[in-house]
Amino acid sequence: MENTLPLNLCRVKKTNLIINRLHIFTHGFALLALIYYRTNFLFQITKFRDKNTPFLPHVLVFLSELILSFLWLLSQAFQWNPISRKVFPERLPGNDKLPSIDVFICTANPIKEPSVDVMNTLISAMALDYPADKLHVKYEVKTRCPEAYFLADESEEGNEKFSSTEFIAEKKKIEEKYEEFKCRILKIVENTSSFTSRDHDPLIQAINDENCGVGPDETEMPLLVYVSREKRPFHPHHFKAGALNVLLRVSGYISNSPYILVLDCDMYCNDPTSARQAMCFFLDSKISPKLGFVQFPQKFHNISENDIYDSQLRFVWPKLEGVDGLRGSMLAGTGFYIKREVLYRTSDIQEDVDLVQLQKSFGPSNEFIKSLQRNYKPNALKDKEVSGVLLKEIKFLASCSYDSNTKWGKEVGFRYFSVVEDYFTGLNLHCNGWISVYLDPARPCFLGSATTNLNEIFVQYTRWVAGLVEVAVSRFSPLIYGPLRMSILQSMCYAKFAYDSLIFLPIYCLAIIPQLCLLHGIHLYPKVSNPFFIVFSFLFLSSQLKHIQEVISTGHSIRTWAIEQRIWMLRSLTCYMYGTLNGILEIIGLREASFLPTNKAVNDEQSKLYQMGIYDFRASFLLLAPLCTLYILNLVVFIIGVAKIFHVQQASEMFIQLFIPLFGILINYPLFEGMFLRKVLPSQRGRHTLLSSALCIVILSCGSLVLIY
Ligand SMILES: O=c1ccn([C@@H]2O[C@H](COP(=O)(O)OP(=O)(O)O[C@H]3O[C@H](CO)[C@@H](O)[C@H](O)[C@H]3O)[C@@H](O)[C@H]2O)c(=O)[nH]1
Ligand SMILES: [Mn+2]
Repeated sequence: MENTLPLNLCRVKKTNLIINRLHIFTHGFALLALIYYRTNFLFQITKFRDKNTPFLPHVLVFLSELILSFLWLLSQAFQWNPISRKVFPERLPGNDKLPSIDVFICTANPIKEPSVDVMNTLISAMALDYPADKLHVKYEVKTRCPEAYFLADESEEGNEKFSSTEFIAEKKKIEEKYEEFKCRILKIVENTSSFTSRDHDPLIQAINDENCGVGPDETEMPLLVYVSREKRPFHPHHFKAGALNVLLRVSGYISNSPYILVLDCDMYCNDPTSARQAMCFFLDSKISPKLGFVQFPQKFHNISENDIYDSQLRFVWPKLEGVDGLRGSMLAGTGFYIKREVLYRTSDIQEDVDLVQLQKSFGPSNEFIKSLQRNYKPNALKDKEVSGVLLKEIKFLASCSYDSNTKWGKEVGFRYFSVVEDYFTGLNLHCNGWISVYLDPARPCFLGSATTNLNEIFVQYTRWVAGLVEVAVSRFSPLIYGPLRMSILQSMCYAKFAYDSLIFLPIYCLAIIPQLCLLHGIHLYPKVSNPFFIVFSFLFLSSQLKHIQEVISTGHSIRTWAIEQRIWMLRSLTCYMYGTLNGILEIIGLREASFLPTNKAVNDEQSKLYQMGIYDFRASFLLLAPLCTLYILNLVVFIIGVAKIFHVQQASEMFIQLFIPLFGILINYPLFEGMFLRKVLPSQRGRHTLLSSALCIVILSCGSLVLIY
């Protein structure tokens, strides 16, 4: 009898759906009321030429509210149809029926990305349980990344096998070998000075060819090929997308598996069954053949209990799950299985197309073009040996000029247009009609290392924002390019990421304008007895409660809410602003796009502080200046404001304007501690606090001039 049990299930999260839609309608209605109130008010002051009410602050605050409303509206697309998925890998057909998979791991910089860690990622990928007979692993150990495995206590899994003396002895033996292996790698890295050189020939090496294709005790090992592409100083290498495209070509020629797993070098496989889980979608005949990729969330192994910098990016992953309820998750750069043909657009190629045409798209290698044919059987490495001819072809495919004047990076492979190649490639794939799936199993399939210090977070986030801004203002703007090619809701999701950086405008505005007005006795919000006061209070409460609901429903506590609010403000004031600036400079050609990899080398002192939940403000002044300046400004204004109110009794008119600085001060309390109270980590503190106070005085005096209008 044919097996009719489903390979996967998709469930609508009903409670979330009801809560989300209720929120959309009530909050949306309140926003309309706010817009009515503001337009009406502005209309009144223009009509009656009210000289006592300044125009500018009202307009600025209104514009801020409009931007916030616009972004809120975009983000509701993620909330529209929340779903979750489940897979049943045990129902997959036998191993002989499973398609093969190529695994790509990128690494760029051996100082920031220590080779030992890359090896860990690599070993964990080679130990994937796919198909089981490819790698025989005793004891069903789940954690197959050596570093994580030796750190963790497998006996915690409650399995007697793990406490047997035989197992422990074996584990110890392997651990010793692993330590030896680590030392050897460190030595090699030390002795190789030209590792990061930007000027070198391609280098290809099949690590386990005929001599070492079989491991000790006759275990067959997956084929492992090391590819270092050619790099030249004045030749654009297109960062990670460029690296992935070289791997696509080389693997197409050598093994040509129909599926590909992409991993960052800092992300190891935590569950060896991920490939089987992904196959539950690809091999499901009920799912459209347009299924292009299966994305797993990025989870991290180095997140502390409090996660004071929101390094886990909790708010991102529910978004990917949300858009999965529309037509599929976005691409997140790592931890995804993708069909090879998706990246080639081969289905668009006509049967009778001639070779010259194909070369224009795919580059000059005829051997590679042969691999595009459906029935192509790669004969390279059939006898697991790298012959001279073969090597020559691979080097050609890995040369730096191979993809010039072809469609690589534009319509073929990972796209080059933006440094957020994952987001941009995903956008293109969805616009080409592919769909995708998001799977978030209880045991994370992949674990990466998160950035856990302020400077790193700043650099990383600013890079993302710059990349997104480039897309936002280009012809690929999801609001224009999207709706013609995919659904409106899906376009809104992509647009939310692209335009999110706009948030820095309203945040700056709301951290300065109401405060200055408070000092000058100008009231910008309805007083407590005005019915519209309820509208403003409702909007604030509704957005905070929704945030709290999301935090709690993803298994976190109220403290996570406070931290996320804090870090969100911090990112808005710095990363979003600098990122937007960088993006714009790149577009007008005053700055070159760059992809500075994050630093994965562990700094013991910093990571200890993070684990203890202590903010480390030893970051660049560029990052701290906006935060400190605005904190001091809000603090000063709040104190003066309270004193003034008792004096002139304006409490009712000024309630909201007092509340805004108060909220900012409380949420960002650690900044206060860092500037004024803390005894440890004082480096540079005095200088930064002083400079920020000076900046604050400048804002206060210039602001007063502006307010006259
Ligand atoms: O010129 C480069 C720069 C980076 N990388 C590799 O790209 C990966 C990601 O780099 P990382 O420094 O870890 O950046 P993150 O900001 O942490 O990466 C996130 O953001 C990237 C850009 O959006 C995505 O590609 C990643 O998958 C996603 O994890 C690493 O394996 C790097 O070795 C390259 O291959 N070439
Ligand atoms: Mn990373």
